[in-house]
Amino acid sequence: MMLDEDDDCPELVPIDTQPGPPVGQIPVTIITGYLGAGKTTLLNYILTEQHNKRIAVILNEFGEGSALEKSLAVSQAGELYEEWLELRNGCLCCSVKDNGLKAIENLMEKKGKFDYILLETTGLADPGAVASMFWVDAELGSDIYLDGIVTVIDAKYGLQQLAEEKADGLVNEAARQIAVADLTIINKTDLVTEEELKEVKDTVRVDLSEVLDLHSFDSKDGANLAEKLQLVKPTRAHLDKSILTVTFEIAGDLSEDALNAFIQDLLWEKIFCNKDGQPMSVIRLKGIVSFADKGHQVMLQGVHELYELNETQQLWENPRINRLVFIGRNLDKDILQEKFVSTVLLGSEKN
Ligand SMILES: Nc1nc2c(ncn2[C@@H]2O[C@H](COP(=O)(O)OP(=O)(O)OP(=O)(O)O)[C@@H](O)[C@H]2O)c(=O)[nH]1
Ligand SMILES: [Zn+2]
Repeated sequence: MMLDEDDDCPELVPIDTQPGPPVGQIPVTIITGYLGAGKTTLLNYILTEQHNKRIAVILNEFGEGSALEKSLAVSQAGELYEEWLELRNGCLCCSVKDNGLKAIENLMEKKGKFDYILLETTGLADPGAVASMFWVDAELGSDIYLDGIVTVIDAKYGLQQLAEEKADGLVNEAARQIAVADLTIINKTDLVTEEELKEVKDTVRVDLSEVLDLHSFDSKDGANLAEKLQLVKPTRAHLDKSILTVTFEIAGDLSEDALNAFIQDLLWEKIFCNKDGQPMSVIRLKGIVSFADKGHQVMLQGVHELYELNETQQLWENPRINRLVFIGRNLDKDILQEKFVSTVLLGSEKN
């Protein structure tokens, strides 16, 4: 992981102009970035480094993935997650304004105050909309203030995501996430050459300075933040509805070879089609899977055509239930699940 510190915004700073955080207020850091960029990895890193603070983590996962994401993150960070608050009500940008802050405040009433809140947005979120909620509420005397927006950029796929054309009226989420960032982190530098990395850096800088001209709003005081958010406020729909989430749960053990073949057919060969004959295209893949010869749960992680299977620390309890999440275009749950059950699942436990 590599910090790419923009010249004028070298670090996360409270938006308040007074030195130090506002007394009695709890900072929120929004962690954003496209699907699979490495947000949860960063979160786990922060939590692992951080030992004596009560940190609340809020996940806003796209679709039904949050339970899985939560278990993935917990298994990695162990005891460090003090509290969880899941906002399952669809898109955080749309739902948090009404119930998000209230939910946080209710949680604090019950559990006492947190020292810090980390909020991971979905890979398809417009963080500006999420951030503006905290800004608005600050005026209303909330306990919570926005400390900063951190955007994680995938060094390998970031450019591709930025270049993607969107249908009419849709914003490019990846560009918006970079535009509102106080700090951008270029991640997965191990997967690219120095040249490719330079291209990513240059593009990200261009995005900041030319496309949205955010340098005119560099000052960190609240008013300018408001202007900045105003500037990037979405005028129309902000979620790309062509991206679908499919999840399923299936009990039993899997064949490791067959699972690899299934994933490679899906991610590399792209041989699966939906009912309209359009090829399924997976951007993000996650799962917890069971192999007969392994007592521990195995985690599946995929981003575009890269994937990995890693044994976790988590021991299985019976029944072993495989959980899979697919995010992408032209996905069809019935077809994926049928294919999975008929080719990957072992023995008689098919359901
Ligand atoms: N090679 C490499 N892989 C990384 C790095 N950081 C994260 N990954 C991998 O990228 C995948 C996605 O990481 P996550 O942290 O789950 O990404 P995310 O942004 O939280 O994903 P979503 O919440 O699904 O959008 C995982 O397989 C990680 O192991 C890195 O620096 N290098
Ligand atoms: Zn995540």
